[in-house]
Amino acid sequence: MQVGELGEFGLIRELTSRLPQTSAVELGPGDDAAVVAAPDGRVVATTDVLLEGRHFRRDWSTAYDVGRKAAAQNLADVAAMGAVPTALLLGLVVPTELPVTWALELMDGLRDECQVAGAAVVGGDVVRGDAITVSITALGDLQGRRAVTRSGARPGDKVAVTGWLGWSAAGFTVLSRGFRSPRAFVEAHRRPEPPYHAGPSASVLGATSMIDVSDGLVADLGHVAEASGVHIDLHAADFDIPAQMADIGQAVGVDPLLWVLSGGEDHALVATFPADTQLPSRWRVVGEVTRPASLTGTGRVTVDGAPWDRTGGWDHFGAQA
Ligand SMILES: Nc1ncnc2c1ncn2[C@@H]1O[C@H](COP(=O)(O)OP(=O)(O)O)[C@@H](O)[C@H]1O
Ligand SMILES: Cc1ncc(C[n+]2csc(CCOP(=O)(O)OP(=O)(O)O)c2C)c(N)n1
Ligand SMILES: [Mg+2]
Ligand SMILES: [Mg+2]
Ligand SMILES: [Mg+2]
Repeated sequence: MQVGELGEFGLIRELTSRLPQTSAVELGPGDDAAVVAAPDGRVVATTDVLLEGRHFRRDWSTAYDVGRKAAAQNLADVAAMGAVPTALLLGLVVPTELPVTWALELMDGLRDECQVAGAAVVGGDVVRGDAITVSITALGDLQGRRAVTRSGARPGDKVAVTGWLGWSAAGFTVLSRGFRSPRAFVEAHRRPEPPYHAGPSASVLGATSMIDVSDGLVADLGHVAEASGVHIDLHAADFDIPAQMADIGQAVGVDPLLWVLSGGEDHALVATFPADTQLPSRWRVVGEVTRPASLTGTGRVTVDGAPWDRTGGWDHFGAQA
């Protein structure tokens, strides 16, 4: 059956019937708005849009994968503020001939990724349109802590990452060249696994700044450097290139360091911490905040002291997009 045959309200009924009742949400889908608890009186709010052809392809990813990824991308932004994700809303644009099963599996993916992060789908909207568009809004709870922003990095801080780096980009390269394996990379591209719990825990550890890696590590740290008014230097040798990644890099003629430093969509978390912070082993120190940016220039990121000029990460209006 196609979504057009089911109709707007039939589709909404089917979509929402897939969601569990959760006690964390006072009022879920079905009314003019949901009611979500905000115990400390503040709400972290973020939104990201995924468009068919630009963020995902139906011949590369199942609807379930797209749901997992759409949720992950947004929930990672909540975690990157040091907050615990609480709720997610889905704005869904679909063509009338879309099979109903595609929409339902998308919802299953959203629901399951929310469950991983401790959040719930609490509402959304359905609109008919030409290209599938998945517009997500995610909310989170700072649990009384301050938000960890992009602007708090200070000279002398160490830079540390947790989560996968370069796996999604390697998968994207493989898929772009018409292959479906190695599985580990293709799966990483289809379904990123952001380290949600590390976000709030970085905040507790005293992180001075944090961001999730959506566009590429150097590009995203560039936002931190700019917002904080600092220079950041990364040490290439501190990035562990797994043998499997080195092998596939060799096979497709790409230096895997490019995937690690410029590849986005793994949604790893990168944070800065005061130099004397004792970090749990899940955090890998990969560089440091070297000095304040000059008063006139903007912040910048170097690798082993040199500018990283080998493709700059994902830009929706850049040459690669
Ligand atoms: N169309 C927009 N209107 C208002 N704010 C926007 C818009 N697009 C992006 N922003 C804001 O700019 C900042 C950077 O956006 P973006 O690069 O998409 O962040 P992220 O990679 O974390 O999703 C975010 O705070 C976002 O809310
Ligand atoms: C079909 C397809 N083409 C290209 C890409 C690569 N790609 C698309 S968006 C993106 C960056 C992350 O998405 P964005 O919308 O910039 O999210 P944000 O940075 O706002 O979190 C990348 C690497 C992809 N995932 N799928
Ligand atoms: Mg965004
Ligand atoms: Mg982000
Ligand atoms: Mg981006």
